[in-house]
Amino acid sequence: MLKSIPFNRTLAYQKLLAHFETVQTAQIKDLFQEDPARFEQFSLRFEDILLDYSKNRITGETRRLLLELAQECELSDAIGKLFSGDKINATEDRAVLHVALRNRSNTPIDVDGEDVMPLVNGVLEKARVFSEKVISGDWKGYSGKAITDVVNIGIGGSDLGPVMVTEALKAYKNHLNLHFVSNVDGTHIAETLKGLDPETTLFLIASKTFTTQETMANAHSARDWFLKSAADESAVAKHFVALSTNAKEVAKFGIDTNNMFEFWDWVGGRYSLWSAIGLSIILSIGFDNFVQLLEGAHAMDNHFRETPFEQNIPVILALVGIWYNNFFGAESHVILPYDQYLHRFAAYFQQGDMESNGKYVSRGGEKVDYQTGPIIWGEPGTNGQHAFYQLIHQGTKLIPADFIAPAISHNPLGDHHKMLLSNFFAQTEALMNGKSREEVIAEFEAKGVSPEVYEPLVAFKVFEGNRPTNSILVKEVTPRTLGSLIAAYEHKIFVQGVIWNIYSFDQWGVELGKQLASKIYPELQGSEAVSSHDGSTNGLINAYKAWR
Ligand SMILES: O=P(O)(O)OC[C@H]1O[C@@H](O)[C@@H](O)[C@@H](O)[C@@H]1O
Repeated sequence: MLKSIPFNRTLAYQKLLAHFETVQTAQIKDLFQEDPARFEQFSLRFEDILLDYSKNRITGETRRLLLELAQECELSDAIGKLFSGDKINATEDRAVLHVALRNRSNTPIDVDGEDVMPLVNGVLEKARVFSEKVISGDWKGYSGKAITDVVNIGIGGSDLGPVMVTEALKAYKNHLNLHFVSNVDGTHIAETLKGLDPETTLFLIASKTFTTQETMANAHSARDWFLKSAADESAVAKHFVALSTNAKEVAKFGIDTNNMFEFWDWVGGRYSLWSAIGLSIILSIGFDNFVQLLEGAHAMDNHFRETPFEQNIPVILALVGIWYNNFFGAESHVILPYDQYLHRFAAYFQQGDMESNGKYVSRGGEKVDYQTGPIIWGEPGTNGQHAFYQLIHQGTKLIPADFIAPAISHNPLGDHHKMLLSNFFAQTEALMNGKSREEVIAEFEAKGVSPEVYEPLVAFKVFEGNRPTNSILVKEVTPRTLGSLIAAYEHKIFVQGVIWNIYSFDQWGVELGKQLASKIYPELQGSEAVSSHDGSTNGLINAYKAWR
């Protein structure tokens, strides 16, 4: 269990509040003038990853105090508990061991006195054998044909990770066509099944609980579609596998438990891509590449565990985030990958971060009186530049940003990558430096525009600058580097949760909507008007009934 340590009652927090008064107006560009070694002072390297956090509104003193905050919130103790299988997910009485899934050094990790590593390795081996058969074509469908298409049916953590990683590593993809169905909207499964051949399609039913409404509805529809051509229930065994913790429900659905790839309650849904939930990734890029992904994550786990906080990438990312969230009042954090393959990275960490740290109750069970998790959003660059960057540059809100880019492209087409990276470098520079009144006027004058014409326009063309950014430059998006990057963000979220004194690994906030939907569902059956809800909800339901 983690101790409850009220974040804003700590001594370090009080010191940071006082320190904030002295630095809140500091200009990042001036900090570079004052310290020619600022880049070296405020950047970190880990393997093929460079984190530059020098373009932030922080000084050496800010960092020192933030590190003090981490100490006072007993971060070292929390990290020790995470890795040793302590039940730090207290409200569900569970350990949090996604790190065991990628524990490539195989050191024993005990849960309730049992080493989980043999279980982890057993499922990995089963996935290796299965995936090799499917990829090679040895695994045959009911009519003797090899599999061509794989449909992963899952939602939330049983969808977002596999989608993000298979997209991010598309350059490593084999001949299998991957499809992902998540939404209970019938359109999603219907559109996916169009054009698929039941004889050559494999369905992965991915659900930790195997009770999630959306996934079960889509899985049943997929089976109905399949049985229309297979005509024999025994064919299901060749075309449906389950990725789950719940053997009982898997059997009830009609999937042979031999076709089940197991994981365990100590794997959180949003941290499950490393588990059997990653089977779609394995099928897409092959087992060896998946192992590379695990190796990369494991290397980052070791870095997180062993590196002094001052040089610790997840810890630094977390502390800088806290600085904006709790002292500058920033409400959101934007993730901007300059890599088309990473186009679902921000969406993935919307769940990772917001489901983990979107909590207002402290570990002590009280309502907190400070801000916790930020709103996470983002789109790939350069697309975002032509959409929402206006607000980041000239809006009234402070939006800390992570810019991510690979130095080497998998598709070195003409000058595309240089153009992409020139935008990546230019944006963080522009956000920091802005453009002064004098610079705007000088530009007008250079073009021979007269003061009567330019004067009314100057204010609109000025950029205040001083907008903070982190830059994460990686050598190339490889399975190993991606594994490290994902693990770094996971641990950043963990560190923030520890310091904000909340439980990052439960998700009670998703339950209420589910409960009410299951109450409303039967009310939608008949044609009679409903009156059991508030006026708005009754009005909406009755309008729906009149229209359908
Ligand atoms: O994997 P299953 O059990 O279907 O859950 C899918 C998703 O459900 C949601 O309600 C959340 O709880 C997520 O954390 C979870 O990833």
